[in-house]
Amino acid sequence: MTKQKSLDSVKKAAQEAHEQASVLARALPYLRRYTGDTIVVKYGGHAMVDNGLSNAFGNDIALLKQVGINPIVVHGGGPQINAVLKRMDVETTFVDGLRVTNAAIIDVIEMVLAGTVNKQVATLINQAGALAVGISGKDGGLIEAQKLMKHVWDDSIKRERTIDLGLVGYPVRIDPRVLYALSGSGLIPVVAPIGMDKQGQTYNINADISAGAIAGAVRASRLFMLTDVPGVLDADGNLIPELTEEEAKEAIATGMISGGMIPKIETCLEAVKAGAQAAVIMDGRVPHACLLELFTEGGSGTIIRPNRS
Ligand SMILES: Nc1ncnc2c1ncn2[C@@H]1O[C@H](COP(=O)(O)OP(=O)(O)O)[C@@H](O)[C@H]1O
Ligand SMILES: CC(=O)N[C@@H](CCC(=O)OP(=O)(O)O)C(=O)O
Repeated sequence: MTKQKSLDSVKKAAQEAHEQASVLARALPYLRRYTGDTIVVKYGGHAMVDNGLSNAFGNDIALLKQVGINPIVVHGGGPQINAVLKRMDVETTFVDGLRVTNAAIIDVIEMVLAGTVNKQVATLINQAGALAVGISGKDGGLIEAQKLMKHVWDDSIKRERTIDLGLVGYPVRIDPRVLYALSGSGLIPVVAPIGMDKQGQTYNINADISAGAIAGAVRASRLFMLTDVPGVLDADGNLIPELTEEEAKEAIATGMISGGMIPKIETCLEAVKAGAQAAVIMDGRVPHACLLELFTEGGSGTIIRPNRS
């Protein structure tokens, strides 16, 4: 390594340490509010690959554990599955954001999510000095799933049609004991969104839906959805800092909220109904988004609560 190169890397490390220290200094007054709480963080496949911020993500999760909060990470991996299927020359299709999953590709999906991606995310956190353990929804009976039948509106016949998505499931029961066992032993659970039914059939489950069900079951104080927009935006593109259930439903009805944001918000509302205190949709492209949300007065993103406090 040349002298200049090593000086640059020292400067970079100093800059990173300075950033972390300044985030921490701002955080201190808020720490007590969340000590001992559980926070579920959904880390999407796009957030992992798009912005090169994965080290910051690992550092943030490790830091939360170090200050006495119990993070549970649920990750996606849609783009990573796409890349592997492409290399295998296998076409893949989606209906309303859900991947049609036939028996021929479920093994590949499980290998990518519960194998490669799960271990990558756990490694990011481990490299930041914490101890993460990668599991899938099959481990410890965490996610019991059932086959999902998708109902979509068909304009040509002017009525709803049921589409069979193959081995796509949804969580019918969460058994959080494995999460408590890990968290209680100082470890950080990292969950791949794969579930199983009572007969042992494996299902591919959308990561947002898995994170929402887990957040509700463990009565998380926050569910963080890291995505690629600053939060929920109004018709002029301004961030809406807070949404209640009623306001969210109205915004969906008027079309202000559309596309992938609809299932995300529906998942947040279900998590809040099931027992999570609040859900926050935030920008995973922003460094330290989770820390900013927890440890600053203004927070980041859009917070979704059952009622305005
Ligand atoms: N009102 C809105 N505010 C913000 N994003 C919205 C809104 N309505 C629709 N969207 C869309 O929702 C997308 C986020 O959903 P999605 O693409 O499924 O996220 P992810 O891949 O992170 O799960 C945004 O990129 C945006 O295109
Ligand atoms: C049923 C279904 O669509 N499952 C998703 C699971 C991964 C996921 O949700 O990943 P992201 O969060 O990165 O989109 C899939 O196969 O892509």
